[in-house]
Amino acid sequence: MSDAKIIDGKATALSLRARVAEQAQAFADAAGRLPGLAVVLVGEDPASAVYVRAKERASAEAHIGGTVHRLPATTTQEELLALVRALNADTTVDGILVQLPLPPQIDAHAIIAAIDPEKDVDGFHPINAGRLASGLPGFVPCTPLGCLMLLKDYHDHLAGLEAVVVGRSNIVGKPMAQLLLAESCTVTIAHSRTRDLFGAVRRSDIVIAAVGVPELIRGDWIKPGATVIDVGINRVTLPDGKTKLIGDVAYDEAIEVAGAITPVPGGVGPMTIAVLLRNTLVAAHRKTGIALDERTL
Ligand SMILES: Nc1nc2c(c(=O)[nH]1)N[C@@H](CN(C=O)c1ccc(C(=O)N[C@@H](CCC(=O)O)C(=O)O)cc1)CN2
Repeated sequence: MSDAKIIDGKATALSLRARVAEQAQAFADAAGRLPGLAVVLVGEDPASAVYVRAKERASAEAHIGGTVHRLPATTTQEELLALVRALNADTTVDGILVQLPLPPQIDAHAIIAAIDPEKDVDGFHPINAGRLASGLPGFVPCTPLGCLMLLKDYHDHLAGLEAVVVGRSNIVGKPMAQLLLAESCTVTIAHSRTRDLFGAVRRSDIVIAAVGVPELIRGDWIKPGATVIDVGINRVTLPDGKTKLIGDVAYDEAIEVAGAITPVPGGVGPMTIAVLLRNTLVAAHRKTGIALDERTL
């Protein structure tokens, strides 16, 4: 029988969404309009379509206005750039999000670089990445900021702890490492070429798994009492043909060793959307100059 705490991302996300809803209503009362989020979906990737619908629903519930722009899979880079430029110029749009992945004919880096950094609620623009690395205010990518919020719910102090981030993507791994460094953790970034992945995980008080390999990290890799945040969302097919979501960590093994662990689903995933709403509200306040105490979110 395990003593590990199961970190309930769904509950934390709901509570953040409620705080955003309250503040978004106050913003609307002051500004005469709702905070505005433009979401752009290109193509028919089924998972992306699900995530965008969830963002649409969550926005409406949190008094965040805006539009979803659904474009065909054949959209050219120039057409998408033209839409991004139009959204940059639209004064009712506070936040812009282009859902990833994009179809192969489109260079995602070029699209992200075209988004106005002050509307970049995904925090992917190189200017926001640079601000994060330099300790300056900007926008922080939603998934890593959500992970940090879950960690802070569980730890009063992160300073001095050993943390490993398994995965080095621009969306999760790199910004996550920067956030942990800013909290004075000792951070290792591990990846597919890391020679002693087991050793890096085994010595860590905090494990962030964001590598996209189902159950790569086994229970006996985890330091007893460590906090495990599993960002992996891998859909696997079971022998009976049904599908199931599993993380990058072997949950049933790790829960026997960890001090706290996020489940998949219901852990990090719901935080991604809640933080997107938070970032949009923050963007609306920064743009209009209407005061907001961001620490209350
Ligand atoms: N422009 C962006 N594209 C993508 C991002 C992003 O932050 N910005 N992140 C991911 C997808 N994503 C949001 O866009 C996302 C992923 C997962 C979840 C979530 O709630 N997952 C649930 C399970 C849902 C399911 O059943 O499939 C969970 O983990 O509990 C929300 C948002 C890539 N693209």
